[in-house]
Amino acid sequence: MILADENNIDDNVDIQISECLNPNNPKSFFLFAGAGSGKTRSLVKALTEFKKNHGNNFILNNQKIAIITYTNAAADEIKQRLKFDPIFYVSTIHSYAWELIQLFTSDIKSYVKARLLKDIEDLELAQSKARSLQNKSSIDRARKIKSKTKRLENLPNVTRFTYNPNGDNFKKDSLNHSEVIGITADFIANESLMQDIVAARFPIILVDESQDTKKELIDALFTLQKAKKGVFSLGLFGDTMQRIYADGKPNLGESLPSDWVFPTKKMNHRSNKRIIKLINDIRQEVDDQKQQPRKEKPEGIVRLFIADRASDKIVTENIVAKKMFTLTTDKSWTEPDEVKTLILEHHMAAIRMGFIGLFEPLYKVDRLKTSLIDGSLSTLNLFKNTILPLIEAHKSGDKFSVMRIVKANSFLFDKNVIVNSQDQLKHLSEINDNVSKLLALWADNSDPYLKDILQVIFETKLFPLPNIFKVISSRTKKEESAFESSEDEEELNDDAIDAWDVALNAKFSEVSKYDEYLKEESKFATHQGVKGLEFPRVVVIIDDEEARGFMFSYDKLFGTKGPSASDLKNEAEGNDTGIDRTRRLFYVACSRAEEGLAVIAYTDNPSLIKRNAIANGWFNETEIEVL
Ligand SMILES: Nc1ncnc2c1ncn2[C@@H]1O[C@H](COP(=O)(O)OP(=O)(O)OP(=O)(O)O)[C@@H](O)[C@H]1O
Repeated sequence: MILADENNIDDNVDIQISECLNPNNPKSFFLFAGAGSGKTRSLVKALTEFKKNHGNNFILNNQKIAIITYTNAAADEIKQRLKFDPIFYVSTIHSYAWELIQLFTSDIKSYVKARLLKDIEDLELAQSKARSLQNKSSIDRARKIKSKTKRLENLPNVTRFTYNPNGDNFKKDSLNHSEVIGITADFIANESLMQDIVAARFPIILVDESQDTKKELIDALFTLQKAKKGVFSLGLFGDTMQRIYADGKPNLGESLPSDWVFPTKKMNHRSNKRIIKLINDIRQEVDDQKQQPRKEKPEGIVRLFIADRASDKIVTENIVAKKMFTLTTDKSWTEPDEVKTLILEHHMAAIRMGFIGLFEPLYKVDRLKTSLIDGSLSTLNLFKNTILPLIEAHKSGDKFSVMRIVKANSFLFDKNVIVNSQDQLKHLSEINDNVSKLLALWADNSDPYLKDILQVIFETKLFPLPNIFKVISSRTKKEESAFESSEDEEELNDDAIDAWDVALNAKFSEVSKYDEYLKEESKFATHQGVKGLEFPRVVVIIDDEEARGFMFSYDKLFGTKGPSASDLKNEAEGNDTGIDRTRRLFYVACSRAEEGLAVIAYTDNPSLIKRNAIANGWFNETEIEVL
């Protein structure tokens, strides 16, 4: 029989938090606890309790509790768990920051103006010292000076700033992400009026994943808390061991005032016993937090598979799935939808899922990255949001939907175009011919190239083309000048044209695979992207070479590569090193597993990885297999 209290030793934490959230005697708190300890659950529980006790007063006073999450997905999850109650304002940090500042146009203007003047001054100083004005950095600098000056000149014309927290902000009157965070932090930290407004509207602010929340904003919230102690409470949830982004505040929680409450948790409710032992062992170099499993949890399984760097990844990963099935007798290990495979970088999923031809060239362009990853890249929308559903409808023989999609997206169906056409019947029959021409590209199960699809659309004018595609399709001077006068900065970027020139050589099937990846229907996710989530079966892929990143190095963590000079310098100065960062990322990735975990390490030195994994105490010999 399971003793109820063995699993519930942390329940007092929920009571402590509820006591802090008392509007008559607000206290601030810092709940830092390991993976799977139920922080999110405690957050929801405390808020539900709050609603019961103080909800009506909050409604009467038009006040809300702000809950800041790291991702939109986490915000949606918490909103749902709080039953969409309007006294809770649940959002990401960017949306919340924008909510606070968006009406302060003239203050934002002054801030942006001061920043632009300073940036231009710095750039001009650097330019005056440049040895040549013809090298790449000088040319880039000149371009930056020009664009910042243009923005400065345009500032007086801005009547209201715009900002999209979930995308790229290219318009003349837009603010970018770091500006919105910087402005909000500055206003909260330095403007007493802003402090009054925030504390009156949101007497409680709770921050989930606070170890990764932008440090300037966390610092501003600390200032606010100090200034408004008697009427405001700040609650931080998080885990220092799960800090994986560079902009989080290091050593968060150290030297906080003594009137803060510091609840702690010992349990891990998520994972089976062996997985908890592994994450405790990974953690032990950093702090002495050791979690304990729930009593009823089975042992579970962890395995380290070591494969040669040059081996075929897809074949290797299939072999591992079969081996895990044999070891556990759990058939789900061989079913793609039942296993979450964690890769380091999105392109590793693109390779495995077969959309690298489309993805890679676009991902190389810095300013396209965010929108490519979140699916909002406007140029790609033509293929993803119009052609993809069109072809899916066509393939399933749904003629009605085909015409509906064409009607909804084509200018040719515009009322004025039809009314103004000399012969309306002829016009409609031409549209039909054009649609047939497009669909013919998929005849006999063909998989056309994106550039061929584009060409048909360009010739038939079936769908409006983003300027960048007009340029590529026509390549005439006339079109290029139309393009140059475009206001859309994404499209003003030459790099983007070059990238699309390459990406258009991909086949259309890549668009549907990319779409599948975006919809999270895929079995892949990144080590970073799964923060806060959990899955029964997890495969963690480790391959620095394929990841091509510089922030993390599993080779260093596993000791097959020595620390760099800057690692040694950082270590000597007590700063974060690449190894520290990677250890934390490894902790996040491994701690997502509930029942079983397979780590696959691709390496040039299998025996050294094996030796070090045993020496670290992470895996024992019987849990490691060199493939
Ligand atoms: N007191 C509890 N009793 C039973 N199950 C719990 C309890 N607390 C949490 N859980 C379960 O444990 C899992 C992990 O909880 P939760 O996601 O809240 O942890 P977390 O601390 O936010 O994790 P992480 O830091 O890894 O994101 C969830 O499935 C949750 O339902």
